[in-house]
Amino acid sequence: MARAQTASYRVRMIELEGLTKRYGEKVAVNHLTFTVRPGIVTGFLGPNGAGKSTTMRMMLGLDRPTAGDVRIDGQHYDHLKDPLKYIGALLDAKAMHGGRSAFNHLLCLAQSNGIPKARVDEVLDTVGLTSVARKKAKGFSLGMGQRLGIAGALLGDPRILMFDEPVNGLDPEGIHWIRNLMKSLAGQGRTVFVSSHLMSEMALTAEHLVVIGQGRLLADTSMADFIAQNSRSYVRIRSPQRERLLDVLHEAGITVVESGSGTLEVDGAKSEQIGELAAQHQLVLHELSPQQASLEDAFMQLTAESVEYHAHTDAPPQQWGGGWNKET
Ligand SMILES: Nc1ncnc2c1ncn2[C@@H]1O[C@H](COP(=O)(O)OP(=O)(O)OP(=O)(O)O)[C@@H](O)[C@H]1O
Repeated sequence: MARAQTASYRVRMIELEGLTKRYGEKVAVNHLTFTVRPGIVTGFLGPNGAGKSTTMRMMLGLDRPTAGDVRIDGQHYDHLKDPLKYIGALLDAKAMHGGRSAFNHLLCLAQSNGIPKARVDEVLDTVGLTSVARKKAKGFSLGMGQRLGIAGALLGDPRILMFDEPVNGLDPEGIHWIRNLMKSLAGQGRTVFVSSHLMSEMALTAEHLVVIGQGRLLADTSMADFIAQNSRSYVRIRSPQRERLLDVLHEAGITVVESGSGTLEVDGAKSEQIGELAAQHQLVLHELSPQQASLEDAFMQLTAESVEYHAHTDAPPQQWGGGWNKET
């Protein structure tokens, strides 16, 4: 009984325990422990070379961990019968047999995983490739290849989905489509784990974030907490009665930073409080705006120390292209 309860509790989860991968001297993934939960989209972020793809490959049994463990639905990937029914993944959309048609590519996958043929037409329809189903995949654009990869991930109607850079090569309509697809898959109670370099896109899609740098776990937290903890939020104020407003704020014990062009910035007080104080003292405000940092700001702040490749941002334009460095 206890065993059955434990197993059902772990259904639809991806659990990493001390997951480590070394390539010679290089530690690509360093003792990662976290759990990806169902019902939400979890974003997987990290600078270039952080170890995201290596981690995802180990989740799918494509790379063997040097140490540690990863379990899908409480089991090792290798022990899953018909794995596409448990976990569907888009890793490298180009890694398919380009000589086959989209339909035949999916049919081969279906047949080797005990999935009915009718499902192939269903997923082709879902990803919008029905009209090119008989065309060879090698003639596909990057975006069409991504859609075919996503069709493969959906084929087994799995409870867990994993996408490595799914919006790569997609146009704005395609990006919008994949965003809604991921959200609706999570809304159905599935586990959705997705990596992306597009922070603005991730901010719109993911509710929870796992962030790694140089193979190590840097954050495992909700999107809102991640931004709040790794960035500054403040209220920006402009007033034609600036000096009087400064006095009022100081009297109320509110710390104010005077920024350029007459603007004031307040940390640690809400715009409502400032607005009410101004009203009580009949002060005119021309601006009262809460400033919330973006996911990109928070990500840059958190990962600044663990970025492996970076450009000289102060290099003049004529030196661009020669400014790439690898930190030692
Ligand atoms: N087969 C391999 N042999 C040696 N080193 C490898 C191998 N695969 C990955 N690495 C190294 O492991 C580190 C992590 O690589 P990985 O591709 O997992 O990072 P990533 O976060 O997916 O990067 P990106 O965002 O650039 O795709 C890198 O330093 C990479 O050079």
